[in-house]
Amino acid sequence: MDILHVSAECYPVAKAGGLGDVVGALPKYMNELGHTTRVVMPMYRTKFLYANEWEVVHKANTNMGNWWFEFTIIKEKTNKLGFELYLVDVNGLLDREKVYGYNDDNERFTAFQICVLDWLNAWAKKPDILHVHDHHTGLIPFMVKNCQKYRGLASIKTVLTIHNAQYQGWMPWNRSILIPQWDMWKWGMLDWNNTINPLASAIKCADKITTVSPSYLQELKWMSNGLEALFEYEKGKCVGILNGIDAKVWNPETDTYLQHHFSEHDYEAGKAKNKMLLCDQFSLDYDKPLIGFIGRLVGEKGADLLPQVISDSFYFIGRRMNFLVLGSGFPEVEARLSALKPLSQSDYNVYIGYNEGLSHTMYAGLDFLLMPSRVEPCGLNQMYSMRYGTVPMVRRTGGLKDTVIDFGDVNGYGICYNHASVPDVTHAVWRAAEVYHDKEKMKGIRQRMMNLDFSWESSVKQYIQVYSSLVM
Ligand SMILES: Nc1ncnc2c1ncn2[C@@H]1O[C@H](COP(=O)(O)OP(=O)(O)O[C@H]2O[C@H](CO)[C@@H](O)[C@H](O)[C@H]2O)[C@@H](O)[C@H]1O
Repeated sequence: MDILHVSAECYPVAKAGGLGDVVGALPKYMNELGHTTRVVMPMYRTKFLYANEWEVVHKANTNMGNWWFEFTIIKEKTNKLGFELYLVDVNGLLDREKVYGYNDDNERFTAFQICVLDWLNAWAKKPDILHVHDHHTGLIPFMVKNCQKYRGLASIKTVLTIHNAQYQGWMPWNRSILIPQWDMWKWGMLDWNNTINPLASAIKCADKITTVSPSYLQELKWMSNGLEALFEYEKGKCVGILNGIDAKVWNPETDTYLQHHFSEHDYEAGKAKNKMLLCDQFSLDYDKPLIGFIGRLVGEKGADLLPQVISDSFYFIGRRMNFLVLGSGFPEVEARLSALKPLSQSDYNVYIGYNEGLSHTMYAGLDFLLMPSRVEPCGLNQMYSMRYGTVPMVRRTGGLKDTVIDFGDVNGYGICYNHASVPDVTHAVWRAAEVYHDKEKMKGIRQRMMNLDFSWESSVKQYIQVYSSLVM
């Protein structure tokens, strides 16, 4: 089968979160099964762009509303990522340093989608499947079915994967002129609550929808930022497929970001050395359990709970553990976490920002990884941490519920709690501090976790089944 993934992110080209990890891995594993999988994404000004060689494969003019512009499609010459990678260059609009966070993001991603479809119009061989990811590419299923200039693409089947339904790409109706001429009576396929809603539109128009875990699919029917009724209505074409992790990138034996490697057979010394590195760099106490958080500092991840959880843990449990936080997000949460720093007694530190290398060292060197998420469509961090022998402390929600079993249950290996609340998370911290000193128990937990299989192989087969149900 011939599949084209259209995405705003793809690791290692550009990554802001888990979407990048998934789009960087899934196509590679699909190709290993004999399919032809390509990725197209915007051309941002990233390190990867400057470090690799590119060839121009298409150049044309197009328009978005009454703005005419030139775009170029470039292809990475060597297919070094395990798939053909194409970037869309629109001068001044897409070629920025960050993936998101600009006032004109709606225009940027609409232009990106128009360029992709214009380019496909010109291709001799069309893909069997257009696989779009999240709201940034959510107008594509509508456009291939309803825009006059894309009539030739209407028979291509579309699949939407929802990594995060919180963000939907809302646009006021006066922006409808940005979409190439379309059949006006189909306006209902763009609309949700009197705005253009690209995610809702993709849910209505895509031939199949996948969510990144089975539990998240169920949760969306009662908690999806306003789309609950739509998920209930469209449930017949939805499937929950748990993400895998790229076991070639996330392998503690070969991880290029790690100074000290280890395996599931021999992890104690390796993990200890990585912990020592973190303790030296962040002035922490090696003898205490090291509990970390890695991620976007936003409400979905429960990051706003961290300052109070850390203070309460020290107050009620005692200064028996270290905390290390890596992340960026809401300025208020960043400020509160930074304000705790001067109160540290060599047991707390925070790194505000994005740092891929540090995240790998943390997965390897932490004893526990805290994930008090309010919403977690799948969550990759808990799977990375388990592969690296770090015990996940997760709220039972979405993909966290599907991947972590509490160590108190049969064959369990994590610490689980029901509520994203300060008392529940603080109680989990207490359990971590207690179990840490039970060396035999910790050993059993680590061995069980590190031998779990979260590789992409089985998930990829489920995606192929979804495609096959559409094209065969
Ligand atoms: N400051 C920082 N420095 C370095 N690395 C950082 C970082 N902040 C985050 N990361 C990294 O970004 C990734 C985040 O993965 P998540 O699964 O938590 O993603 P996210 O919520 O963005 O994605 C959404 O999509 C993914 C993929 O489908 C779902 O798993 C998830 O539940 C859903 O919310 C991990 O690789 C993590 O290490």
